[in-house]
Amino acid sequence: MSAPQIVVHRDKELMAQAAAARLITKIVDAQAARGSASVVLTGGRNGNGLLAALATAPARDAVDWSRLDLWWGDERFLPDGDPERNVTQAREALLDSVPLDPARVHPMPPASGPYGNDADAAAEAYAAELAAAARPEDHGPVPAFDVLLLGVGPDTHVASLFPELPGVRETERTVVGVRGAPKPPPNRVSLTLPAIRAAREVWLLAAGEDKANAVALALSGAGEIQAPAAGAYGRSRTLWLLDAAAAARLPRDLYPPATS
Ligand SMILES: O=C1O[C@H](COP(=O)(O)O)[C@@H](O)[C@H](O)[C@H]1O
Repeated sequence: MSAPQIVVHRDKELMAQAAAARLITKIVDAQAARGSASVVLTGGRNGNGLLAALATAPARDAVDWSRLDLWWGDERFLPDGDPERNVTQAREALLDSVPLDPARVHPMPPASGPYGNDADAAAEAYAAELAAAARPEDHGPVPAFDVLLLGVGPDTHVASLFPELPGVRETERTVVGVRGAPKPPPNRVSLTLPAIRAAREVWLLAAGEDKANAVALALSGAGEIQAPAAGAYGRSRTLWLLDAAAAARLPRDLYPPATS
């Protein structure tokens, strides 16, 4: 478990640009060290904001896009191509404009696919895909992702792990089907906290005043069942990337001044 580090930027645009620059460096370093890189994407405003910033970042061509594995932390369990699916939004923001290897892009199954409307079966299939990609040196049932991105909901949810729902209590499975999510759509598929914690680095993104209570709660010692974001950390680094509005209710001694 790595203790959270907090970086506060002036506003959400700067936060997205800085996170995109940081992600480019991380991917380039991982590709240099291990030949390829793996990133877990998140949906939501801040996840898509980061991807859009990456699409226009001057250094984006430093990445070898053909040697990048992309996974998802969660998905809204909707038909393929639905505009509300996280993968649809990621394709629009970035993925359609970079030369990825399609075999290395791993979206979660859609509700129109082989599992029909069965989110549990879709979750099981995604867990099997992750297990097949894990190497012995990963020491577990999912790859040791280089970076796992998470948006933070105003209720402290991360991926599709919502406070008090069964998904956040899962300790064995790596992927679960979610029913009755308080944020639409109710049916979802999500990595669990044990799968999230397999990542080398976990980056949590939050911008806007509607996130201020959630950020303060998660970083003030709340339990992960009540505040799932509190249970999201990486093996070697846990980074909270915030804008000033989202950091507004954090104790001032937790982070240095927002100068950039
Ligand atoms: O529905 C979802 O919401 C969360 C948070 O989204 P935001 O717009 O409040 O930042 C997101 O992280 C998750 O991937 C998505 O499915």
